[in-house]
Amino acid sequence: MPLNKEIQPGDNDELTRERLQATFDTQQMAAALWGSDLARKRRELAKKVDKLTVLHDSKDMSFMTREEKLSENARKVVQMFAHVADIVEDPSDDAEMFHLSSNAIGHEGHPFGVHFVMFIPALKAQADDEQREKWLMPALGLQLIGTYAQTELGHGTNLRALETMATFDKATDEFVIHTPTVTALKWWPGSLGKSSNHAVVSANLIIDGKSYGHHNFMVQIRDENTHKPLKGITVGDIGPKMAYNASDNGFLGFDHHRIPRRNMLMRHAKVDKNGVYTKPPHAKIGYSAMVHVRSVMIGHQGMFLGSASTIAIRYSLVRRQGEIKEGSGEVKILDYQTQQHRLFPQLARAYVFMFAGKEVRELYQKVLSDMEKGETTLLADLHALTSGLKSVVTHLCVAGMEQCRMACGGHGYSRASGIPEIWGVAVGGCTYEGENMVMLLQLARYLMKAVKETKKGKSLGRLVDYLLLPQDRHSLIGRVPQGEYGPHLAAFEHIARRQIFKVADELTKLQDKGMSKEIAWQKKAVELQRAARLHTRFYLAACFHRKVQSVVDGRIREALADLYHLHLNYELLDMVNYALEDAYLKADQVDFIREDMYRLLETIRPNAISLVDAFEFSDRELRSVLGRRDGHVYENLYKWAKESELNRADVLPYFDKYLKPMMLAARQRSNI
Ligand SMILES: CCCCCCCCCCCC(=O)SCCNC(=O)CCNC(=O)[C@H](O)C(C)(C)COP(=O)(O)OP(=O)(O)OC[C@H]1O[C@@H](n2cnc3c(N)ncnc32)[C@H](O)[C@@H]1OP(=O)(O)O
Ligand SMILES: Cc1cc2nc3c(=O)[nH]c(=O)nc-3n(C[C@H](O)[C@H](O)[C@H](O)COP(=O)(O)OP(=O)(O)OC[C@H]3O[C@@H](n4cnc5c(N)ncnc54)[C@H](O)[C@@H]3O)c2cc1C
Repeated sequence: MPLNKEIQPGDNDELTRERLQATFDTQQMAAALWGSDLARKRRELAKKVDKLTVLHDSKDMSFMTREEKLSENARKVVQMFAHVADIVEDPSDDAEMFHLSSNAIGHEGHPFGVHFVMFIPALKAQADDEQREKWLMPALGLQLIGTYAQTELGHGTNLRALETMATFDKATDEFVIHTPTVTALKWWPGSLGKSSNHAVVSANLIIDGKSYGHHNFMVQIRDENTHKPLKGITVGDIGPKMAYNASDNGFLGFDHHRIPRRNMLMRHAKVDKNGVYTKPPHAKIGYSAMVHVRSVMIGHQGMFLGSASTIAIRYSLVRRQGEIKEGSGEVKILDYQTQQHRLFPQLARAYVFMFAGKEVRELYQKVLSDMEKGETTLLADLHALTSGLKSVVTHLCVAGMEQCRMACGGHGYSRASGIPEIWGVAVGGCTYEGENMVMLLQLARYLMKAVKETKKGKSLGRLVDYLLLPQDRHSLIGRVPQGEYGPHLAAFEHIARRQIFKVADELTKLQDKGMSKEIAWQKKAVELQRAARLHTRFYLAACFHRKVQSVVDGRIREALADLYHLHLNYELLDMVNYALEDAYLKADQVDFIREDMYRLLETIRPNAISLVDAFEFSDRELRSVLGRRDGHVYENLYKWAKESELNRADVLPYFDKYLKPMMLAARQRSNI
């Protein structure tokens, strides 16, 4: 019985031979990646979608206009919900629903893109019981389509500078929502441009001339039947983007638009009919929908990188180019060490990002249930963790996906590879839900507070306990790790701790010289974001370690450990300058790390296809000719190219209109 369960009759022989080399059972590895229950559900779900032709793409999205894409995905999303009860076991399970959406719709967006990911989480966390009854139930039942309208044309990061106003009118018991300037137009919200009829809108709460900062309000923006914008509302699409073009990100303006007082989300902050304001239990509780998405993004980004790795690794086992030994025939490009070095570290990252995604979701769920009871102690930890992970993971994902694209040579540049679209969607994650640099500085703020606590002999939280440990001066990394990678993980810890204390000391020195806290922060901002990155990379390595330790099956643990050890070596080399600066690592230790990394590339090579098969991404969700499970790449690339709209006729009108007259004229001139 082959251990790789992806083998099927009619597959490309190259891939079958590769799959037979697996040292582990791919379905068991899938269970380690997703959890056994979800892995099973994912397999069953993909089979059901395969049978339901109404959920299939009517043609390749690459050949569609934006309007066609929007219409096609609206059609499929409606069909998806119509059949949801037959396809998924638990429609309230985000992971199952995401898998369904990936299979049926893809990642380019659809009319409910923000509805489930932000609108509903905002209602769950911020609407009181009566408001939940009024909006959450209809939203879950798809009676309305919602979006989350926070960012404005002039401001996205600095939420305190948002200009949209919600002025309380005591006489009518209403808020007047108004866009005072062009820069106050809401700009970017997904599915706002053409699809949504409701929005959670962030606006400055003003009572009796006093501003209480921005709060969230439920605003109906379009008529539920005609879908026309309501009076006093201007709304539209912001135009094409790098990718994600089946999403109608939009603009929105209000001209003294009136909503009832009870449309302010009042689970935490409240305004009564006399205009008396009640503060929320935590100043940032209104930011919870953002924290939700940041927590979900980590695993999703891991899946994006996993998809790109799957495409590039499968293709690298089909593609032959050049000889290693003259006369012995062309080799599979994955046999080149440079190709392995390009791809396997991305695969390892995809694995650890998915593991980290699971951990962070568990913390999010805990914080959410605490918040229900008015308990907010862990909110700061969650904010710090998600801010760092969101930034580091998106950054490494897009860098890794670009390696995957380049590793596919020319065909990687074609949209047939599927990588450009996944990359374009993933790269948006560096910006949305908080621009990466800004979020790293949020984590840095937390780390600087942690240093202060450490100096008092206390820990700010579990995630920064390691700051209390003594610093080792020298690494114990040796020539042959022999399964003992403790010193490697200790090096991550050392590098993070040293940078965090170093920048904290530098800040203190500047302030001791009389510099203000804010200016000192600016002088050290680059070093601060470095500290945040290094802390997060240590967290990720430690998360990988926890995962490997938790696996019971020996074969799975061994294959995962190879990836983990590669990750340790590769990432350490990527940030080795920090360890050389203080002579924590010596030059010969760096060589040991390199040698071990090259050894691991060879160890992983025979398992490469099975490690990507274990993601169990279906062909339908990969939408990639290069990444096809059966490996039949070339004939399908040719078939795909023939679908190009440019091939609808041998001669297109522009030839007769422009090129032919020009050439004729040139010929006539040359005959004169
Ligand atoms: C799904 C995939 C598919 C994806 C499908 C695609 C869907 C795409 C959806 C994208 C949707 C969006 O982008 S929606 C829009 C997202 N927008 C953003 O993310 C905006 C980013 N900006 C922010 O979040 C904020 O402005 C900050 C955090 C940067 C700064 O806020 P601030 O209010 O000025 O606060 P600041 O002075 O810096 O900090 C004061 C104190 O508050 C704390 N603090 C700040 N935020 C939080 C928080 N959330 N929770 C706890 N605490 C917090 C700080 O640590 C600090 O603590 P102490 O140090 O005082 O203790
Ligand atoms: C695909 C996509 C989908 C989106 N969906 C939504 C949505 O559904 N709803 C919604 O409300 N918004 C949405 N947004 C908007 C998004 O949340 C913002 O674009 C994002 O928060 C960044 O804000 P900004 O555009 O103002 O960037 P800016 O803040 O203008 O960033 C520009 C540069 O300035 C730097 N910078 C800014 N402030 C600081 C600082 N304090 N310190 C150091 N550097 C700083 C940044 O690091 C960056 O380099 C979406 C955006 C995208 C790309």
